[in-house]
Amino acid sequence: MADEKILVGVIGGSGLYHLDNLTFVKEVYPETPWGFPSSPITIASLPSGAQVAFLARHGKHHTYSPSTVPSRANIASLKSLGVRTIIAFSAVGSLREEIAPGHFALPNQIIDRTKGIRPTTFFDETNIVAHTAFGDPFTNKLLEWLEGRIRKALEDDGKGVKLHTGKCIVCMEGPQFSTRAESVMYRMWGGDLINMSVLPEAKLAREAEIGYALIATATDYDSWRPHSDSVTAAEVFKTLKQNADTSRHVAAAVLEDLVKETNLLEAEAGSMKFSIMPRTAEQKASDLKKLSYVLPDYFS
Ligand SMILES: CSC[C@H]1O[C@H](OP(=O)(O)O)[C@H](O)[C@@H]1O
Ligand SMILES: Nc1ncnc2[nH]cnc12
Repeated sequence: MADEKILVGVIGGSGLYHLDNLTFVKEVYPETPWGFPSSPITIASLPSGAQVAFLARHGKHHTYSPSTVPSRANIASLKSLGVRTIIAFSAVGSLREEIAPGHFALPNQIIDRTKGIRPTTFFDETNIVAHTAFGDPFTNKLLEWLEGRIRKALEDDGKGVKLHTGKCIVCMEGPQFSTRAESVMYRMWGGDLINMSVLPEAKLAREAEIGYALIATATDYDSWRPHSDSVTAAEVFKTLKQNADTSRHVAAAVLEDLVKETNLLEAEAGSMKFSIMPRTAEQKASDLKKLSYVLPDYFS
């Protein structure tokens, strides 16, 4: 069907550039008011026939660094397809001994260590102001729902991959990895995991009223362990392929149930209602048109 709504989106991170265990339907490449997404979006169908959208965060050939990922276009393009909930995958460093490379985690908090060089809001360059609630940066209902499903999927996979929940992820700017001093400091701050990608993605999903959860896949111990080498890209690459295979298995296992959870998919609907400051007479038709792309219920 040409304009069937796709309710669930999957964002793949480093190492996860396709979901080829699902059936390919077509590719779409929507131009948004914030430009084109990182790559064409693959529409794939599940065994039930329901369709999902897959987007490679860094592009299919990994051509966008974490600081240059066009996150606004990525989130806006998924919203334009009808996406109400995003499951995002990310390769992360572990800041805790018990989270070993190869383990998976569902973080519920974020510490922002990006450097203010990434556009973080759809409201920039408009004269409309919004202050979005972000105390709980992931969709808690979705995290609760995912926990049992992912545990079961990992068990069925039989590789002994462990799932950690309730963790705090530090999002650093990169592209260089942290120093040993920074890595130790993040542990003192309460960080459990570290990546370069969860922001502004999670903020923009919230602004677009899209549910969002991150499935963090650990690749390394970052640089806090005194008697181990500090993290290198080569270390990360060692676990990337196995983590990507497990991620595809987990995605296929949870998506079939998720597409049927109509209430859960709407968990963030209406969340921006009280975030937008009362309008002035200065609102411009061009701003309204731009914002209607991601928030059609408030701007038209
Ligand atoms: C390849 S190591 C650093 C790189 O990997 C992670 O990417 P993603 O979150 O998209 O899986 C991390 O955030 C960095 O961008
Ligand atoms: N140690 C690390 N720091 C930041 N991002 C990462 N992605 C994977 N490992 C990482």
